[in-house]
Amino acid sequence: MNLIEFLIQRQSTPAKYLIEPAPSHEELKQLMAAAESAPDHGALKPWRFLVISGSARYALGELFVQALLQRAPHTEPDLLERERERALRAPMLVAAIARLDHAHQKVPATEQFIAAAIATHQLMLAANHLGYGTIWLTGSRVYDRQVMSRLGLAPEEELIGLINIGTVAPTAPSKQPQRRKSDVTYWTGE
Ligand SMILES: Cc1cc2nc3c(=O)[nH]c(=O)nc-3n(C[C@H](O)[C@H](O)[C@H](O)COP(=O)(O)O)c2cc1C
Repeated sequence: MNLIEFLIQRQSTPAKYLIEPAPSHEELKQLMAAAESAPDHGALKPWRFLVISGSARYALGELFVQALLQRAPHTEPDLLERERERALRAPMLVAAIARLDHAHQKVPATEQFIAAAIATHQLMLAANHLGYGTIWLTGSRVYDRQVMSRLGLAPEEELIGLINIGTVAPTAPSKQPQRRKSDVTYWTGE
């Protein structure tokens, strides 16, 4: 498959269809190298990644539960269990973190944010190329400052996604999603 076909056929895999094995240490290094070549105004590298796998996911699930209880103290037990389970579906979660310099003289924070998002997607594409399934997930737990703090993020850092990665289960649906066309027109200068 050539690169254009690979990009056109790219699709996310729902986290419940991501199973062991996750990328190896060597493969992770390749994913990080792929992220590093993202276009990056000012070469600020305004991103970093935090890998959560194995038993650390149980601690993450507990963190999700505690954060949800802070946000909504009367949450029903079944919803709390569902929240915990979000950390356990895929064998590996890569927390994508934007490190924004809001006072930068030349590069606006928005551009830094965009660079971080591109780097994250390059990591995902590299994982897909190695044969792994991925999905970018967020939700209120990702935007929760308590979760960010417990994951070790500094105040100027933002969690922009939890990239779920794993081997695609044989039961995963393989149907190509219907895509909406990009809106492209030509400006003629008139
Ligand atoms: C920044 C960002 C955040 C996302 N957050 C979620 C999410 O929390 N839940 C979800 O179901 N999909 C989320 N998505 C969408 C999925 O990652 C995925 O793109 C979507 O299910 C469509 O599948 P596709 O990538 O195969 O087109 C997010 C995508 C992006 C780029």
